[in-house]
Amino acid sequence: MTGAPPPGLRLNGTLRFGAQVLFRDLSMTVRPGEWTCLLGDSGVGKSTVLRLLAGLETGAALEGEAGATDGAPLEGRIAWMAQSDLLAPWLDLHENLAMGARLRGEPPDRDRAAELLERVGLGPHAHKTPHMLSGGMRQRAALARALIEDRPVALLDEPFAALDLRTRAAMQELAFAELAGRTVLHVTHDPHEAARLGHRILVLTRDGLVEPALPAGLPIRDAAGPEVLEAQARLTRLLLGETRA
Ligand SMILES: Nc1ncnc2c1ncn2[C@@H]1O[C@H](COP(=O)(O)OP(=O)(O)OP(=O)(O)O)[C@@H](O)[C@H]1O
Repeated sequence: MTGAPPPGLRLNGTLRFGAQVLFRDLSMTVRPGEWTCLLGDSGVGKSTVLRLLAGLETGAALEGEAGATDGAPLEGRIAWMAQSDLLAPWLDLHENLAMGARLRGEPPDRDRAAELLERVGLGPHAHKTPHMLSGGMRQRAALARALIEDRPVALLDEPFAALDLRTRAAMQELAFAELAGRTVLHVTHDPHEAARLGHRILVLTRDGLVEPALPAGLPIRDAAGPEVLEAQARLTRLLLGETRA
């Protein structure tokens, strides 16, 4: 990453879909250069938060503000990975990774695309189109496409959800290394993943944000270590509504 330090993120306010209030007086900050995991029940509004921060259409009305803490627009500073892979079905993986540069009128970095496809385990599949791949392979291609953008902010919506346990651990390690020093907001349903990756863990509830205690040690933490497994258990109880943060 070159240039200015990554910005933090903030989202303050009340969000409505028509007459329905999705959240009221939410106050959320994401610290610059950290990996923040966002957990919460399905439908509570996690993807909407990411879309608001990315400046994407949500169909909702925000009475408040969403953006970077340095006050500058986030446009052009975000790598975005949606829940669905959003790969272009008519392009092979290599061309899918080149697409961002092409849309900006820049020459694609073919060596970097090849390197990233190799690192996500798709080197031998670089010239296949998405329909020839499994869901987990497409998700890894989407991760490579987010990483090639080389942006100071990454918004990741369940980026590892389709992966088996071993591949998931490896992709967590790859993404954590590639995005080191950047501002990452990562939506996940997996308490183990949050315990492993988070410099900070936030839980979005109908009543606002909860910030549970972190496991000991700095991320990325040992996937099978006691700190992660204990934090996974605590977070699981919290998400089941059995405890408070
Ligand atoms: N355009 C829209 N119009 C009305 N309601 C919407 C719209 N988009 C989303 N919602 C509602 O807003 C709520 C939050 O949706 P969102 O996708 O942000 O949830 P989520 O926490 O990311 O869920 P999941 O974990 O299932 O992905 C849901 O109840 C959804 O039905």
